[in-house]
Amino acid sequence: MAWHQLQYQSGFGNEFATCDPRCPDALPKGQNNPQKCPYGLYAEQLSGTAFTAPRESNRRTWLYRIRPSVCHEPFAALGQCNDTTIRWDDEPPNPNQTLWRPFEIPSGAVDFVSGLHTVCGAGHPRDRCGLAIHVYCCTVGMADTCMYSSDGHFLIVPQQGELHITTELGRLAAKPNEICVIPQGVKFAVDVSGPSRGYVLEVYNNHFQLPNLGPIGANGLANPRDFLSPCAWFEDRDGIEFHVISKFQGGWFRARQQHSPFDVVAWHGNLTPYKYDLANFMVINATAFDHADPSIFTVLTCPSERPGTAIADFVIFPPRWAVQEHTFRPPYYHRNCMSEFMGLIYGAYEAKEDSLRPGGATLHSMMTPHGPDAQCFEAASTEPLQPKHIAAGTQASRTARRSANTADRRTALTLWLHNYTQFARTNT
Ligand SMILES: O=C(O)Cc1cc(O)ccc1O
Ligand SMILES: [Fe+2]
Repeated sequence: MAWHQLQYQSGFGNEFATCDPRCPDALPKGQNNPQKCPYGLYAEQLSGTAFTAPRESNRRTWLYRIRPSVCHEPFAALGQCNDTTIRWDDEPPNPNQTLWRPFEIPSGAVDFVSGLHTVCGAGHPRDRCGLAIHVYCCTVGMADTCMYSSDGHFLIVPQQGELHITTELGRLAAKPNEICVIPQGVKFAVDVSGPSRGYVLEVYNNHFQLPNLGPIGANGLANPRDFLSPCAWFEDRDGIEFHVISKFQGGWFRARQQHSPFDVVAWHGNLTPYKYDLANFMVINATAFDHADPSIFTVLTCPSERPGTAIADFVIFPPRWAVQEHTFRPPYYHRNCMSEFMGLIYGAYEAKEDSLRPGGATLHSMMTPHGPDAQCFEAASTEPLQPKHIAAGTQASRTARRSANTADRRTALTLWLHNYTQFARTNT
């Protein structure tokens, strides 16, 4: 089936059950480990939480596959196969505001793994605590190669180019303005059809969750049914040389095997990759006065043990109307105990119209003062306060010159708030 016709299963964290229609009834009935599985498949559990994690947070999936995952040659270190790191102490701390110009997409053949490049991060996968922010810049697909991260969950934000992602649990297409999450351990291969770029947030502690809604009520922000998981899909390819790449404690390792790992014919469970279209975000915001904190735009959060304090929040600045009266509407000047990393998908960001570019990034580390640039401050302090549509590319002073297009549901900006002392690579 063509990538644009893929079918998905809807719902965040649901218990799904799916079977490739080419092998009906491949999913065992009434039990997980029959003495003999249908079609002679192998049963394999993928655990995403401790066996004993509370029921409401327990995540696992049962895979029914042509060959068990253990059939591979030993892993060997790959050396420096890309520009990722977890050695945060290699650069001296820098409390300054940091801005990266758009990360350059190479002209030669570079795939998703070799095009990964760490921008900042903190903590260590060994402690199961911390995060890393990477950028990917790639031009070609991963031919007969897949990867998985033993370290954390990958939240992938395409900025340029649609990604065709084959996973053990099926296939997902993710274009700019969509995001996808690949859980720790799930093997995946990324195919692209041209120069492609985006951001990756890798979290070591915990699964991503939907934020609690409190007084907002039972609906709003990112609605659970808009999260889409793949349907089972397999290929039966044997006698080939396939490479499985593992990111393990920040290092990269490779094992050969003679078959495709995308041989899962059926699966059931609640540990799955998923995607989400940011255009579906139901925006809640201030409608009388004052500027609401940007946490109101949280799509997903990775909670820490401390109530209300995330390891990382994934936040967007969605298209919306600004209607507040007697209010300075752009972001206020502030200092924050959380660090703020931003990527720009489309258009411009009102607080930094002339410096932050799509495919670039900013980092405002904990307690580093920041806020709107002088031009934004001047305009927003004096402009008549009409209702104004804020969309990617129609912001701030540009609004007057462009007509507001409310049908444009592209999200300009992503913000990752994280509760860490972090390191930023300014030499990249
Ligand atoms: O710094 C930024 O641009 C992000 C941000 C936006 C906002 O509306 C309020 C606080 C904040 O940190
Ligand atoms: Fe900020």
